[in-house]
Amino acid sequence: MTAAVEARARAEFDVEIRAETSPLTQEERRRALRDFDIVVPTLGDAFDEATFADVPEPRCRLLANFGVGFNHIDVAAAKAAGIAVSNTPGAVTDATADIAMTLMLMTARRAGEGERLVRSGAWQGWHPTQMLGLHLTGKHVGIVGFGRIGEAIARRCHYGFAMEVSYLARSNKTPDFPVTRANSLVELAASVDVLVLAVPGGAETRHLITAEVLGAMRSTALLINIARGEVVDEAALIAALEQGQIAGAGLDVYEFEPKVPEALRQMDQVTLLPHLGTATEEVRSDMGQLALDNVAAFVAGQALVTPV
Ligand SMILES: NC(=O)c1ccc[n+]([C@@H]2O[C@H](COP(=O)([O-])OP(=O)(O)OC[C@H]3O[C@@H](n4cnc5c(N)ncnc54)[C@H](O)[C@@H]3O)[C@@H](O)[C@H]2O)c1
Ligand SMILES: O=C(O)[C@H](O)CO
Repeated sequence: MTAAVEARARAEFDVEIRAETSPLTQEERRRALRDFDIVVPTLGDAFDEATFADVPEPRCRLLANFGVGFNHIDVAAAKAAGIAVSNTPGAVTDATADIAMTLMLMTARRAGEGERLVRSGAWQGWHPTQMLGLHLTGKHVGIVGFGRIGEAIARRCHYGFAMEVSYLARSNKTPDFPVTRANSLVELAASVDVLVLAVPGGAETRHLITAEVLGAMRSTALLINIARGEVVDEAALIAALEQGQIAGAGLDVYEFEPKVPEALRQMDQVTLLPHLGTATEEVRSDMGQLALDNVAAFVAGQALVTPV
C-alpha cells in the first residue's frame, strides 16, 4: 500500500501489514480468517469456498477488498460464514478507462512495435508508408459491460475521438452522449472496429469471448481487455490472432495471470501491459483510503461505505 494509506492504517488500527506482494498462500488465507477481525485482501488472494470451509469458526468479520473486482472472493460463501465484503468502486474508474485508451491507441498506432524498433537501433528513418496503423478518430467502438468503467471509456471515445459508441449491457443506458445498445455480443463484435471488455470477472463472464465471438469480428478489428483475463478464452484469442481473424489486441489482464503465453509475447500486433489499470500513486491511495473507510465504518458499527 502507499505510504499515506499505511500511515493511516497504523494510526487508526492495530494492524499487521504483510511485506510480500505475492498472493496469500492457502495457509496465509486460513490464518487471515482465523486470527484477524478484518482482512484487506486484493486480487489474487483467492478466498474461495474451500478456504472458508477450512476455517469453520473465523474470527474475521470483514474482507475489505483493495480493488473494485471481487471475483477472487466467493461472496456467498463469505456471507454464509458471517463475513461481510466491501470493495473500492469509483476510485479506480478514470485510471482504468485511461489504460483502456492507452491500449487502444498503442495497438491501433503500433506504438509498442515502433518503440521496440527504435530501441533495437534498426530504425531507418521516416517514410510515407512506414508502420501504418488504424486511425482511431471516427471509428466504431463496442463496449461489453457498460458500468462505471465502461461508460468512462465510452465518454473518452466519444468526446476525445469522435467515435461512434455501441454497448452490450443488461439494461438500457442513457449517458449524456449518443450510444446504441447492441442486441447480442456477436452482433456487437461483428459491427465494430474496436471491442472493449469492461465486465466483472467470475463464473458468469468466464470465456464470454469465445472463438465464435472472435470469428464474428472484422479482420481489421482490435480487442481490448481491461476487465479480467478469464473473460477471454486466451487459446481462442491466440488462434484468432495467428489466423488473422482479428488485427490485434491490447491486454492489461491475462487468463492465467501473471503467466502470459509465449505466443502472445511473440506477436507484434498485441500490446501487453502488466495489469496497470489503477497503477498511479493517487489512485492506489484513493483505493486504500476507501478500503480503510470501510474498515473504520465497520469498527464503528456503521453501515459499510461500499459494500459488495
Ligand atoms: N485492469 C484493471 O486494473 C482493472 C481496474 C479496475 C477494474 N477492473 C475490472 O473492471 C471491472 C468493471 O469495473 P466497474 O467499476 O466498471 O464495475 P461495474 O459493476 O460498474 O460495471 C460492470 C458492468 O458490467 C455489467 N455486466 C456484467 N456481466 C455482464 C454481461 N455478461 N454482459 C454485459 N454486461 C455485463 C454489469 O451489469 C455492470 O454494469 C471490475 O469488476 C474489474 O474486474 C480492472
Ligand atoms: O479490480 C480492480 O480494482 C483492479 O483490477 C485492481 O486495481
